[in-house]
Amino acid sequence: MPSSLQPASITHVSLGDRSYDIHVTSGAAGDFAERVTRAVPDLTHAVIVSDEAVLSDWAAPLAKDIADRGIRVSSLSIPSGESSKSIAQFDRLMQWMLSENCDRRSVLIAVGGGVIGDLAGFAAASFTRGIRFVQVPTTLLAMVDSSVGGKTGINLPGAKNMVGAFWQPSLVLADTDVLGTLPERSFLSGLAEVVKYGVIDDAPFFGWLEANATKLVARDQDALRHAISASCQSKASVVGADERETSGRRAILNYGHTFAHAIEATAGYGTLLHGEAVSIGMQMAARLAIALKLCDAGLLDRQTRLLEACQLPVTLASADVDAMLPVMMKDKKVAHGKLRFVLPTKIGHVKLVDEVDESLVRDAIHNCA
Ligand SMILES: NC(=O)c1ccc[n+]([C@@H]2O[C@H](COP(=O)([O-])OP(=O)(O)OC[C@H]3O[C@@H](n4cnc5c(N)ncnc54)[C@H](O)[C@@H]3O)[C@@H](O)[C@H]2O)c1
Ligand SMILES: O=C(O)C(=O)C[C@@H](O)[C@H](O)[C@H](O)COP(=O)(O)O
Ligand SMILES: [Zn+2]
Repeated sequence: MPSSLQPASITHVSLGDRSYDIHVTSGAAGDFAERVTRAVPDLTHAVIVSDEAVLSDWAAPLAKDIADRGIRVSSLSIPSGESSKSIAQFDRLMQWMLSENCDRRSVLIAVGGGVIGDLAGFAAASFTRGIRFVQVPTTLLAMVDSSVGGKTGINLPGAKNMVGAFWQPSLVLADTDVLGTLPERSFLSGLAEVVKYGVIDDAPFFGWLEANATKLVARDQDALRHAISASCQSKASVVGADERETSGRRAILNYGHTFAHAIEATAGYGTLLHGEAVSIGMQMAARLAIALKLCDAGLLDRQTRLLEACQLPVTLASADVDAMLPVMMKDKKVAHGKLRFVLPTKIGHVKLVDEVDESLVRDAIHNCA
């Protein structure tokens, strides 16, 4: 049942002519077509690319609402799961868009989690060298992170997100009702990226999360809207300051990810969900920070308690350090052949650190096993 209609909170991502709004609502999914046509007034061809798991509940109703406005709609659903962030699915999507006679004025609408947003966003960035796109995130992770900021792309077997583009959406529509159909494990996985914002950027939000983790796990709508809005505000401000991760500011969003991406690639994509790997990766990063005397053990204690309250994993059952290290060297933050880590100094603050002894990295991984 949809919850009662709430006023939308709108966060603006300020990027000059690539600026856009993020709408965070409850009970407004029936209004998405109207919001899309307001943001993209010259819409004549909507290209809806959805996760097959959200086709009937969320993508098909949106397609109908758009078609009812006399707009041509093409729809394609993609198999669920991380393995769809692949060259094979990208190829299939490009060929299909060509067969649907998409052109430069077509607007792609990605309806799904981070997998669909990243894959379809990269298709939007690539087809005819770039068409407009709208993100309709259907997972918590996508609402708080992947739909915002314009990182799009696909995986190579040995490295996450290795092929892609920075390509900003024209609009992001996140409605908490859509999370009603999301399986528990995927929902909890999204909380890892929410905790990330507290550690890297927003100490008061971290405190709020400590006090409200139980409500979030129970999917309390008010708590969810607050967590999604606060996360999007953090991300919007970081991305507005460093859109393409050139100054180093945007790299803070990669907290825990040097470890997480290596965990995902070595365990096999999809074995651990991205948020689960990020949860463990943040634990490894915090342990590394303690070893480097950048922060005290109290930070790790608070982070561990919060992640556990969010029912996220904080240890890795079988850590293959020898397999992980070469994958970590493919991290996109590697500069001049050297790893760079995002490490916490206190709750709400992180810094970029290079020149880290390999033995300390190994210890940080082992100590989370
Ligand atoms: N671009 C970015 O900035 C960014 C940020 C964070 C993560 N990511 C990427 O996002 C991906 C993870 O995204 P995710 O956690 O959303 O996973 P996902 O897209 O795989 O979705 C998780 C699962 O939930 C299902 N699903 C999605 N929405 C549903 C709904 N409303 N109801 C029922 N089922 C639903 C999907 O079919 C899938 O099985 C990773 O590839 C990660 O690298 C990208
Ligand atoms: O938006 C960003 O910047 C991030 O780093 C957000 C991350 O949560 C996300 O997983 C991102 O896809 C990682 O990017 P990558 O550049 O390390 O592949
Ligand atoms: Zn992430």
